[in-house]
Amino acid sequence: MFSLLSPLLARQRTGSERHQWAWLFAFVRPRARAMSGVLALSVFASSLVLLQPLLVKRLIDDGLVARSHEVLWTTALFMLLTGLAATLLAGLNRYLHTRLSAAVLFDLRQDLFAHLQRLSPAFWARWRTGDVMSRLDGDMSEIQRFAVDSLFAVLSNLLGLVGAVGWMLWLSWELTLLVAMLLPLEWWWLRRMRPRVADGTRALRERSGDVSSFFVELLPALKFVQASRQEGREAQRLDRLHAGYLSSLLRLQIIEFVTHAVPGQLTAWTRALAFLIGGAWVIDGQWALGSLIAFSTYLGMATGPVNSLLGWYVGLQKVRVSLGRVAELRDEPVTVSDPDNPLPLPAPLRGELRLDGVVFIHPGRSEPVLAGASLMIPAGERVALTGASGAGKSTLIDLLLRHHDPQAGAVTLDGIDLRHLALADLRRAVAVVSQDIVLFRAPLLENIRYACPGADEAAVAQAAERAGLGEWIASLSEGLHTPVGERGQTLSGGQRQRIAIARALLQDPAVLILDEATSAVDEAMEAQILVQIDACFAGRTRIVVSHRPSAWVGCTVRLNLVAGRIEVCSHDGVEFAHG
Ligand SMILES: Nc1ncnc2c1ncn2[C@@H]1O[C@H](COP(=O)(O)OP(=O)(O)OP(=O)(O)O)[C@@H](O)[C@H]1O
Repeated sequence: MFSLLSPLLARQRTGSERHQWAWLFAFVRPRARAMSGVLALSVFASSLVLLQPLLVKRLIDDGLVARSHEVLWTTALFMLLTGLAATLLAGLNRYLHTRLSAAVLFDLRQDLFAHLQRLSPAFWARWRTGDVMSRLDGDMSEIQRFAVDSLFAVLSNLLGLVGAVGWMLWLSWELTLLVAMLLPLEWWWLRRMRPRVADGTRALRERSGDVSSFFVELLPALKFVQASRQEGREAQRLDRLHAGYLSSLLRLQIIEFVTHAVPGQLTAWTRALAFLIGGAWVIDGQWALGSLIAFSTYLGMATGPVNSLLGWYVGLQKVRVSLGRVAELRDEPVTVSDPDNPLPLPAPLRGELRLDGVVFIHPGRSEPVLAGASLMIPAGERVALTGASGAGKSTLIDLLLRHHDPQAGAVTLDGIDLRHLALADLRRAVAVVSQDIVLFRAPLLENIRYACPGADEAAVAQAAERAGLGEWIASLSEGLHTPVGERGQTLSGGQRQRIAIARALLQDPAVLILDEATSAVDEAMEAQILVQIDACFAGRTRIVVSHRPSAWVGCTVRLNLVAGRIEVCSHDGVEFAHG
């Protein structure tokens, strides 16, 4: 079935397009059998529909004109039964087709999502989330419609066309050739219009990405917009985006209308011509009336598939645009991945961290954030990490979790270069509690055990108790099963912080990083949380990133990031080494 279409598609391909089509057909090919089954069903249903005009011809010529009651009754009964069977088969076909079509869409989307899940924060810093969503949704649906729906449409239209043209030729080959003469003209017109359809589609998809990006950025920030009294300005911004979208939409509608109007008109002329000539033959007694009626019905049945096939030829241009947009995401390189043969973590893991001459420059920047930084954090120590805003503290944490790899130098855990460890092992061994705590719309229980889904309820309750959440959870009528609102908006800053600590407790890491984790709470609460953390994570390596000197109390040293290097100071500020 696919080999039928490949010559046509091959002509559309350039080098990178070949990969895009290959990617798409890799999802369709495993379902070839199921698709063939659905297709066979639809062919059978179509052949029942194709019988109808012949039955009408028999009814008129052999029943009415020949005055035969028997032919009249048997033909009418046969028409009724075939009509009923065609309807039932069409229903079944629709159900199976929808199931198949959805399965292909979900597989395509899972594949792209799997790639997105492996991309580094540098990708998300460059791309607008709304734009990515528009590609995951709109473009993916366009591709899926092509991959399954239009593939079926093309094949069943081709079969319908062959059947209808076959009967037309049988009824009158002269008239059939005459009405087919206008087809090359339609083809030539559509070829001319295809690039315009592609441009219009690309512009519309980009404007759709603008609208999605607007909502993705603004909805979580509505509280800030209200406090800044900028609701009017944002409404105007949405108006402008809508106007841009509408103008692209109308432009595409006009292009598509003009593209299809010309073939539509030519088709109407064809029918008129058939009636004119065929009608003259009937008047002159050269042709039976039933034959003219059957011919015109088959002509109607043939023009539908012809228009669909020509429409598909134009639609191909749209799917090329969407495939290209999705390929831009798929072509984003995965900069951090598992090594081929990961080393196992030493057991027991001590949690000694080292940076040896680490150089790191963010993509697109000329200045390095880390310019040959070195440090050694002995296992089990609590150290403070400081530095002016923008000095590179978050970047350093991202390197410890391998969200990025250094361009030079190495980061090691217990003497093993992080690049030699499996990502999952490393990220189980190192936990970060940051200021921005990610909470999902799910019960507390699920939120706490997000990184350890296998933990049972008793273990979660114990971690929550140790993180200081016990009393609060006991006061909730649903306890651990209490739902947390979107992004945890129903919780206080302190409660969110403690949920993050409970998560880290369940994870039981060798290294715990507190990234401004207590900056949202007052100093008294901060001291309380740090005491709790020390009690819970005693003996683990702890890195406290904080501007507040109160958070450095109890740290053996303070590591200060300055100009891409690390100064080692005692926590009262006395510098005693450079890294
Ligand atoms: N994805 C990125 N692409 C380009 N530059 C980046 C990116 N992320 C951070 N930077 C730049 O790297 C430098 C260090 O940023 P980083 O967030 O690590 O600093 P920080 O010390 O954590 O700052 P703060 O204390 O204000 O959070 C800054 O100049 C920042 O602009």
